[in-house]
Amino acid sequence: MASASGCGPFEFSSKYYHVSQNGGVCVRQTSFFEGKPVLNQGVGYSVILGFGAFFALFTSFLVWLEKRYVGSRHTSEWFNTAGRSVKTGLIASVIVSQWTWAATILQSSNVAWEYGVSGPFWYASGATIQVLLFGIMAIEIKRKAPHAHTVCEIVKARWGTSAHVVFLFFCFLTNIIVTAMLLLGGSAVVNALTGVNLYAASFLIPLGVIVYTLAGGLKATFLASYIHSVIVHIVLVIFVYLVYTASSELGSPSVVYNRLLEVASKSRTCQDPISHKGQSCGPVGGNHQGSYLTMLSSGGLVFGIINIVGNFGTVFVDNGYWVSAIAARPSSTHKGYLLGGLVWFAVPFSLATSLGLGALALDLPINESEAGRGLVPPATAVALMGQGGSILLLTMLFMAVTSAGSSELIAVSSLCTYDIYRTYINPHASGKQILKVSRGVVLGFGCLMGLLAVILNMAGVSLGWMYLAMGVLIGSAVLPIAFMLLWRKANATGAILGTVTGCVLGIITWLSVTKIQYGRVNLDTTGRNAPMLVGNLVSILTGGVVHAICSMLWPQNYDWSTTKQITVVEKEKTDLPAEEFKEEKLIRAKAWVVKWGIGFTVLIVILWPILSLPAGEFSKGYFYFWAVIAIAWGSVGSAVIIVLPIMESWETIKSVIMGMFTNDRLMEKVEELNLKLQTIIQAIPEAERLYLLEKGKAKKLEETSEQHSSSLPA
Ligand SMILES: NC(N)=O
Repeated sequence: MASASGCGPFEFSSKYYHVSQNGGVCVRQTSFFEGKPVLNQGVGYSVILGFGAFFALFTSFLVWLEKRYVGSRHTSEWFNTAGRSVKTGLIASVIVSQWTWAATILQSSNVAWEYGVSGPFWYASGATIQVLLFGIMAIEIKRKAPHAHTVCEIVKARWGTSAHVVFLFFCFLTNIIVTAMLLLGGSAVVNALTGVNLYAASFLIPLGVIVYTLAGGLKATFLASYIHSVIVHIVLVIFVYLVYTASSELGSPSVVYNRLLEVASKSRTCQDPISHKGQSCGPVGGNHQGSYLTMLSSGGLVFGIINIVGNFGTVFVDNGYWVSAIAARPSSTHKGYLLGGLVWFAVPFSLATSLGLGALALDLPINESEAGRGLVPPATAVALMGQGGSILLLTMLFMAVTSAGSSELIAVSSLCTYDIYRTYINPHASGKQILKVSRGVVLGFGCLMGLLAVILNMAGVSLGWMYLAMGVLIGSAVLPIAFMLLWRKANATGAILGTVTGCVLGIITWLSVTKIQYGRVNLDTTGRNAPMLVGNLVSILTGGVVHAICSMLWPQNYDWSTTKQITVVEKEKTDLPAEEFKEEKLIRAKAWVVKWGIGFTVLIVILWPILSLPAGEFSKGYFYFWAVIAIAWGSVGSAVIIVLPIMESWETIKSVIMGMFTNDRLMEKVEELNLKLQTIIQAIPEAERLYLLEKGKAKKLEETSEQHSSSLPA
């Protein structure tokens, strides 16, 4: 297998090997990046600051346009709930961008590099089902707490102050963990690719996000999220097609397949210096026949279980997903979550099946520490496209980090504003005061984000470690939070006891198993699969079991009357028809999302893996089929998430464009008139009822005349 250049096992990767000067032996590079950035620091700063400034300006401009030409009033309710009327496509795109973390791009490829084809699959399926199932919670919020602003407001209304304090702690912890992971991944990649100082990157990445979130609140983050989603999906499609169709180094599933067989070959020599400990070389431990091309992978499966538990925590206990559900119009909520989940699946699955497997197929000398920091996809992007690849990956990652980061900012801001300020400090706070506090927290937490990343980087915590540990820390709160909206009998004592004991027991088991198995407890040993698996499972199961037992012994028999009484701060005008809020309609929506949410969950975490087990080590045809699914899912998902929000908002876009070309004085008059009418309508509830009645009649008349004219012969 010696290459023509005389060094390295394969011709295609000989550039990563050299002949040593002293002993004349073949030596593999000890790492891919070797501490040398691919781009210069100027590019790094331009991406961070340039994109940051651009999005801050552009998003603030879009929000201004909406205010100016669509007539949105920028109240505290608008800042924190986006008017509760966002449609399916935008909600789906928001979910996709909110759920696309640095880890989604980086860690998914890391597990592809570790376990082969099963890694991306378990990453994607193990983190999609939570979003699909959260659709059920989303519709329950509309039915049982229609005026809530945060998940903790619902906790307090149902279970009182002690539970409120406990869940506030877990929600904040979730936001801190997610934010930390965003910045750990973001700063590591910016540093590796451009040489920008790790700590400077940690502080500078959140800057632009703070500005546009401050300016426009939730709606600004939604608009920015859409643009970020579009960019992430365009880059995703480029990488997927590059690996499987266009690249001169790989370029087809058949080449990738052959290379994956070669690099894992049993006859390959993997001793120092031809390869080093922690680099990919030869058969994979725990995989069927040591192959990368199999779903029979114990490491992949263990990762999958940890992934499922941890991601239940970061969806159900992250106030950001509750805020998005609250912002959605009732008829869009469930569909938005289902569509968002299905489209998101492609991000880790298609991307890591391309860039993660690509790293193996190119035999890149990535080491364990680089992989743990999330540097597998940048390495492949650089190997395939040079500087262009690194710029594309940097852009994609920056989009992911900033849009998920802005959602975390809003999540923390609404918790501080409604659950601390309005609940315990100033219960009669006016809209203006709420708005001021919301903005203050966005600024404060935005600055803290950077500090947090610096501390974690100094402590040596990696993205991969944090990703596996998150379920141990927050998993115990998942089932109690779900029971809160789904189970009448669920009581407060059980919720508190389950959540706290689950977390404590989870941590104790995690550290004990580490000590027993490896003899010492440090960042390396605690980050291994076995202790993480046990800790994650103990945490989530204890939380649920303790809560369930307490609730069966002392049922609360709750009717959701107090959660329905949560009040808004400022009454918003709404264009939504009363039909949207009807109980029968919401119950039908719930039945729909239960059916499809559970159906897809069974399909992607049970049926799909079971059906792929008999394949053993994939044949070339089977791998072809697998790659085609990855390409198709990535392409269709991208098309949907780019086009649907535009189609749905076409009327608004049209009125903004019309407005921009209409006389400014006229617009001012119309605005003034609009304000007067709104004031009258708010003062006389009867007027609003009559207005909606007239509007309904006019709409019906319009529909009838349209039907009439379309039935006329041309
Ligand atoms: N959002 C995740 N788990 O990538």
